[in-house]
Amino acid sequence: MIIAHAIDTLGATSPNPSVGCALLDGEGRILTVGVHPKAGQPHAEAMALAQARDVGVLDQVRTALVTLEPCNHTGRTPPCSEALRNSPVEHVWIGVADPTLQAAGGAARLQEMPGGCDVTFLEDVPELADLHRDCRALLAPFQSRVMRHRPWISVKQALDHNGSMIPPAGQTTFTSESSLTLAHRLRRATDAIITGVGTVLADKPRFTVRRVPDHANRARRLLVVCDRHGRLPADWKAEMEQAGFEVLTSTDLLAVPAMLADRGVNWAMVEAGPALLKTVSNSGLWDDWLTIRKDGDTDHITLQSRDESPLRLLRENACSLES
Ligand SMILES: NC(=O)C1=CN([C@@H]2O[C@H](COP(=O)(O)OP(=O)(O)OC[C@H]3O[C@@H](n4cnc5c(N)ncnc54)[C@H](OP(=O)(O)O)[C@@H]3O)[C@@H](O)[C@H]2O)C=CC1
Ligand SMILES: Nc1c(N[C@@H]2O[C@H](COP(=O)(O)O)[C@@H](O)[C@H]2O)[nH]c(=O)[nH]c1=O
Repeated sequence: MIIAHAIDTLGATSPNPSVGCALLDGEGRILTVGVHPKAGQPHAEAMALAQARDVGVLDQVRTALVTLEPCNHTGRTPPCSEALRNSPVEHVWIGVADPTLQAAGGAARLQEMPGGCDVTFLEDVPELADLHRDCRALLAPFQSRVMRHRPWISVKQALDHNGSMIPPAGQTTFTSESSLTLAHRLRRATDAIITGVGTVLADKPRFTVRRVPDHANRARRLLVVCDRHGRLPADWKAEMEQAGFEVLTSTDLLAVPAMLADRGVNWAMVEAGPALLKTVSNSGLWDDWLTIRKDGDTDHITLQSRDESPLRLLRENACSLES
């Protein structure tokens, strides 16, 4: 449940991570779940504590489960380690240690006496291995940007029954309704789309989130078009900007990840044709790769992943706003 809530915020929180916090009573019952909705707004722990206060259950809270180590610094909001220390929480379960120097140290601060809490990292609890894996997958986009200075990069590739990526004449897509919904869920969760000028010229794609509701509070979405010879049509670019995209062009795909990291992009997806995908594949410039192969009326979906994959989380958890 904590993961399902936090997944909904992927695509809205960058440059911050998506984080969830559940507060439980002494019997292990969930009282409230908070998420960090957007950079500059309260963190998940503060949201969960505020909810508990609002509904009058704060005095019953004993345990906090957080997907990421509570922050220990005053950034745009006060330290969450202090907020938890100043609450009735006695035990804090932590999904993943904070990978940033500036925010780390929350676990140590929580344990500090007097008035400290017990702290357990999920990696030390074999029975919670699945939850630990989900917390790592949830953090993977942020972790990628801060540790490698490049976003997590997901490729989505649709193939017809002959293995061709080219849609029938007059169409831009050919996969099933449920595969298209997954594709739009991925668009919703990512901060940027990388495409090739060949796709733009052939399809005039919209690249919008339509099959699931987009974030109401989304920052400007980035669209990078790989185009080495200035073939991007100016009228299409203007239409995309009108639709809320910031459109950038690049003559060097290999320079795109660092450029996106500079702009605070945690997670980018590639929606491009066979020419660009060949370079993406040859250069190893991807972290997970979703292949949707049409076979009659059904699609076979495979996911290749280098590490704990946030795309796996999206496949396994429908957006809670989906009808
Ligand atoms: N089934 C699916 O999942 C998808 C299918 N498609 C289909 O693919 C077709 C288009 O494919 P394609 O023509 O291959 O188009 P691409 O989207 O792969 O774009 C190709 C262009 O990308 C640019 N490019 C390639 N490598 C680099 C690089 N290293 N750095 C910078 N730019 C680079 C080149 O631009 P330049 O010419 O300037 O050198 C090239 O012409 C369409 O029919 C479309 O419908 C598209 C997306 C997804
Ligand atoms: N053909 C194909 C895809 N292709 C991608 O979707 C783009 C069209 O997006 P839009 O204009 O927003 O509907 C197209 O240009 C290409 O990038 N995607 C899929 O999920 N399944 C498919 O079968």
